[in-house]
Amino acid sequence: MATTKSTFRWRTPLEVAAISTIIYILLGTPGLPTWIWPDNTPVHEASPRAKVESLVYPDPGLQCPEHNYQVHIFSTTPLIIYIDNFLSPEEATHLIDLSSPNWQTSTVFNAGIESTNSSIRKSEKALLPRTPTVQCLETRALSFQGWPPNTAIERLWTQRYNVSGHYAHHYDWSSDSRTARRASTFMVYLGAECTGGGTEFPRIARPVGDGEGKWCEFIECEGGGEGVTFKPRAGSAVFWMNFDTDGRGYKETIHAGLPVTSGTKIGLNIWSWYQAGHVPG
Ligand SMILES: O=C(O)CCC(=O)C(=O)O
Ligand SMILES: [Fe+2]
Repeated sequence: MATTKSTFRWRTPLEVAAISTIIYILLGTPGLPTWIWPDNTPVHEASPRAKVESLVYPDPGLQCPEHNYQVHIFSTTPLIIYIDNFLSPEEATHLIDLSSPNWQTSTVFNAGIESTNSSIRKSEKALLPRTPTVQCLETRALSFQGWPPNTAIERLWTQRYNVSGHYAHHYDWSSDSRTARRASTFMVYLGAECTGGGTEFPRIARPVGDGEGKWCEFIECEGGGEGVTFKPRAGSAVFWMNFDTDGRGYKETIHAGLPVTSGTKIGLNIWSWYQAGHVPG
């Protein structure tokens, strides 16, 4: 009787483990936090695939109206800059109008899984369509940074906080990968008809000496809160670099959106994403 030789054979446990590991890595390590930090501080993360899809680069031929803002360097290491009049009132109104049909509950990522958790982040967010004004803001943000190479902008989101809305301490790093990371943040205030709602950096020292009084227009000088709290002022922005030149995340950039105690605060996130080898255009 003829027999057919079966090519099937059981794999050794070592082979099974190796194959499973490869499949797991190819699937993007589901179930594992994308990035684990030694001190377990929440990191504003998103799945790498979603991240790459959300990257944009403004049309270099775009004609944008001239706009002047005032730059105030708060710190050089890490670089933190307060930008007065980063947006005009008309631009802020346009962004708020664009947001109004799109507000949705803000989410956080934990172990790669997106969920709502109002004890960490209580607000609503809206993805902005890329109107010419929005693209001009993308352009302004890249131009402010000197058009860094291998750097694109993440699609812009606005964020609305009503009373008790807040965002607990976190890093914006998103990843500490040498090849892909959220290089910088602009926290822009579009609407600030509120009390509370400052952006607090508990590990940044308050100015001393001559600078002490000069900053009170932009930071809270009253009260004994931790570190430095930038005041929400409509049209202004706080800009900071999230990583040093070696690609190490600055621990000093941990920050929170403090609870709004009355009124409404509307913010805008502009994040610049470094992607090694990415040639924008
Ligand atoms: O609203 C704020 O002041 C901070 C918001 C923030 O940190 C964020 O959206 O990542
Ligand atoms: Fe943040």
